[in-house]
Formats: sequence, structure tokens, C-alpha cells
Amino acid sequence: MSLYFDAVAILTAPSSGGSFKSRIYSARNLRASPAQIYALTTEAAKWDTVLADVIDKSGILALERKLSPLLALLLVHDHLIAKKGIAAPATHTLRQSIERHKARLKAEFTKARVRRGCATVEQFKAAVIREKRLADGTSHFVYPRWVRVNNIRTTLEEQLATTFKAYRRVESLSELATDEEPKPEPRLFIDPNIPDLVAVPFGADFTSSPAYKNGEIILQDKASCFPAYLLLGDRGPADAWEGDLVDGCAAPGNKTTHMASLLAKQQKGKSKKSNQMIFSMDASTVRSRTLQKMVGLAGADSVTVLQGQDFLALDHEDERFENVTGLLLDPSCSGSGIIGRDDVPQFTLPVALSKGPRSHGKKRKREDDDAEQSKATPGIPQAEPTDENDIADGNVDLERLTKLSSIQARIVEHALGFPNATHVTYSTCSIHLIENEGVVARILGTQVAKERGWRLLRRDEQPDGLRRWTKRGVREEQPAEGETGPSGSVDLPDEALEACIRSWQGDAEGLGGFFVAGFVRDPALATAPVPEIEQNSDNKMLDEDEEANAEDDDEDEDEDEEDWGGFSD
Ligand SMILES: C[S@@+](CC[C@H](N)C(=O)[O-])C[C@H]1O[C@@H](n2cnc3c(N)ncnc32)[C@H](O)[C@@H]1O
Repeated sequence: MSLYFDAVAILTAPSSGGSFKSRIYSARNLRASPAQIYALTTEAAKWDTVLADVIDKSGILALERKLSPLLALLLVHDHLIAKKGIAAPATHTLRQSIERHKARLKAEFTKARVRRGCATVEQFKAAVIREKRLADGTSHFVYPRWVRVNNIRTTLEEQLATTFKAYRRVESLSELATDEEPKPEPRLFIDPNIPDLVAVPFGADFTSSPAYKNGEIILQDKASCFPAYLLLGDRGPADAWEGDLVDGCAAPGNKTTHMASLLAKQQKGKSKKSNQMIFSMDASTVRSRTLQKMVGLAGADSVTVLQGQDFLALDHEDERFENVTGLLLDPSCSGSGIIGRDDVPQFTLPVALSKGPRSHGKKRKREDDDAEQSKATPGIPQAEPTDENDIADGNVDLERLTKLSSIQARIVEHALGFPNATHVTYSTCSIHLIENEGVVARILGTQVAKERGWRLLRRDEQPDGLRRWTKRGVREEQPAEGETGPSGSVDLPDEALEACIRSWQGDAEGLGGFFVAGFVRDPALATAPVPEIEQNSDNKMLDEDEEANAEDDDEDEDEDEEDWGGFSD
């Protein structure tokens, strides 16, 4: 019986951040197995509307006063649908409270199936899922599972031949959508914009695959791959990135490990190991632990994690950072672009008679008294794509957005001050103008941007996959008709808006709302004299390399010169 009480407790616990699955797996005091709880809650959620109807029509909540609506729904799910029935001894009072009504429950369930013209339970399930997707207006969306191949440990070709061997390649995202149940045919779409990124149907679970456990593949949403790719681009061994990198707001580590993967790809085929560093930090010590874990799993030896480090407290003059040429900033934001921010399954519940009629079409809030007889406490989440944002509550007001945008602008402004920085990216998973184009406009107006000649990385300068991406910056934000929300506009020229990259929820791209812009330093635009050390930063790094590699053999020296590519005959 603990399974059902634990499931109710998990479903009714206040959100503690992290994905639903990670919350179950890290919860303390569970008596049932996390895998069983996850399976029960996600499966029952697929049937909620039917089960609520069956329970209502059979009237059992009026007769069995010990059952709360959510507990009844979970028990009736297993009674009617699970192969082994309710996971409790036949004499258990709660099991009996359902089985006493088995004739009525079975009759209502059969009526519901026949009403939909389905001959089998499998057909019935597919019909219910279709019905639900139509009802909540998501029938035309395809939200796939995005999987990034980690070049430190493997290659796309290797993964296609192993992890994805049984997957049939499709030519469009929409071909990943499915109503087939329970096991849709495995299909795979190779993303045309981000190298080494694939999409598979959302239900695909890799958590027990060797490639996932060994860090060969990383579950990372497509838009979240934009920043590292925008920063490091399509370079190869001949024009590999020069200098060190900083990820200033890095936990749980998706973008840090992506940068490390891109660097590794650029280095492939070189005989000499690169000594480039990625300094990766997060102000939160708790989240820094996840970052450290993820970096280790990805085999990203080039990364040095600075746990609990506030990026704003980094000293520009600190000699550790004197070779830093690129910085990636993905600070805390409102998270308004995240889909399934709270991916806890939502249930349409049967009516508890004393609590008034059920409002159709709307999910009823789970009730406090459902959290009975379990002391499960959600713990620290592990990294999942939805864990990137650290703000647990997606509710934001204008005051909060204004504060967030000020901190975001301060963080980017601080990045522009690193003496040898030449490239910076700024990103959010917010859809609001004030956190996106608004921050870009503020940054371009700062003294440091003007003095050092920072400008936006134009669309025609962006890596190929992002140049072809058509969703671009916007000038205005207005709440949709009948809704409230932030509104405003920015004073940026068309070319600047073209330089900004956006994605939106609910279109055919299968992404959430995201924003990224790249800044580059153009000495010709600098209004203040640039100190000599900065103008000659490439030469300086070459000198240092030469010094450091003085003992290398001739072959290495030749390669160095070829890779650097700064001089020609
Ligand atoms: C959106 S999350 C970053 C997600 C991460 N880039 C990824 O791809 O996995 C924002 C992170 O910034 C961190 N943060 C916010 N302000 C910071 C600061 N001043 N210095 C360092 N980290 C900061 C938060 O603790 C949070 O973990």
C-alpha cells in the first residue's frame, strides 16, 4: 500500500525545483521503489479523465469515505489496467474498498471503451491520449526528447551505430509525433541546425542506457545548445578556438559540457593535447555540486569548476583569467519560456461528494488531504533538461522582471570587462522582451561596451546552423488579447534584431521559449585607447604557447602554427 500513499505524497508535495522524475528519485523516506512510483503516476495521468468518469459514475467515493479522490484514482487505475492489479495484499482494507465495487467499475470502464469504438484496451488508450491532446490544444505540437552527442566520449556516427541502432531516421520533426501505444517504433531526427544533436519521440527513456550512464549522450534541449554553438561555432582543427573560456552561471552544466564537447571536436585529429581551460562556476553551492558531477560524467577534463563562485565577484585582473577570450552567460531568469516547467502529472480528479461538483475542462488542484500517510520528502534533483533554470516558481510580476533584467545586464556588463575577451554570449529561457532584447539594448549603451568596441555578432557572422535559424529578435511585447503581462518596446535597429536569436513555445520547432545574443569586440569601434596588452592578445598568447611548448618536438611546433592561423606568408 505504501506505493499509493508515496505516490500521493509526491504528487501533492510543493515543488522543490527539478524535474518530476528527479524529485522522486531523490526523495527521502520513500517506502516504495521510485521506479514503481514514477510508472504508476505517469501511467495513471494518461487515463485520468476516463478514470475520474468511471469513479464518478460508479459512485464509490460516496460509499468509501476513506478514499480521497487522488488515492481512488491511482487504486482504480491499477485495479482496472495494471497487469497485476492493486499492489497490496487481498485483505488490505483499501484494496477491498475498490474490489468491493469491481463489477460496477468494470462495467463503467467497458462502457467508456465501447463509446469510443475501441475493441482493445490499447486502442482505448491511444484514443484517450488523442482526445486529451485535442482538448488541451496540443495536438499539433511535437515536443521531442533532444539528445546531444558528447564529442569528448564518442561521435554521432558511433551513437547512430550503437545507442540509436534500432531507430529509423525520419526527415521531419513532425514524424516523431505518435499516438501509438504502448511502444511506438523508435524514430530519430538529426537536427539541421545544431551539430551532433538528435531528436527522438518524447517517451524515449535513456536513463538506463550505457551511453547515458557513461556521459556519451546528454539530454539537452535544442535551444539550450544555441549559446555554446554561437560562441564556438563550426571551427575545426585548422581554426580552433584560441584562449580560455568562462561559463559564469553554469549549473547544472549543460552549456559548460557543450562547450567542452565543441572544443574536443575542434581538437580531434591533433596530436598534441590542448591546454585550454573552461572556468565554470555557479553562485549556488548546492547547484555547483550537480555541475561538478555533470562535468565529471561528461569527461570534460578541460573544465575547472569554481563551486559557489559569484561571477560578479571575479576580478578582471586575476591572472587565472588573463587568457580568457570567450564567456558564456546564462543567468537566472523568469523561466517564462520553459515548457512543462512543472512536469508533475496533473490529474482531472473524480468528485469527492462533500466537496461540490467537478469543474470540467480544468484540472482540479490536488488537495491537501490527499497527502496522507507518507512522509516522503523530495530531495536534491539530478540534472535534467528542465533543471536548467533555478527559479522554482514561474510566477513573475513586473517588479521581479525589472530586478532580474538589472542583474542580467550587470552580469553581461561584467563579462565585457575581461581584458582579453573577444566573444560573449548572453542567453535566457525567458520570452520577455525586458530580459532579452531589453538587456541587449542596455548592454550596447554601457560605457564598457563603447570604450572597448563591443557590438552584436551579426546574423551573417553566426555559425551556419544558427544563420539559417529564422526566429529572430523582436521589437515589441504585448500581452495576448484578454491576458495580462509585461508590455514594452526596445529601440534597436533591424540589424540588431536580426542578430538576436529567439525560439518560441508551441510552434512546429519543438522548443520552449529561448533567447540568445552574441557580442564581439571590434577594436575599430573602441572609443577609448585599448591597452597594448589587449590589442596584441593573440600575439601574447602565441608567445606564451611558444614558451610553454619550448620542449615540444618539431612536429608539434608545425601543428601549432597551422592551428593558430594568425599569420600568413
Ligand atoms: C539558468 S541557470 C544556468 C543553466 C546552465 N547554464 C546550464 O546550461 O545548465 C542560472 C544559474 O545561474 C546561477 N547564478 C545566478 N547568478 C549568478 C552569479 N552572480 N554568479 C554565478 N552564478 C549565478 C544560478 O545559481 C543558476 O544555477
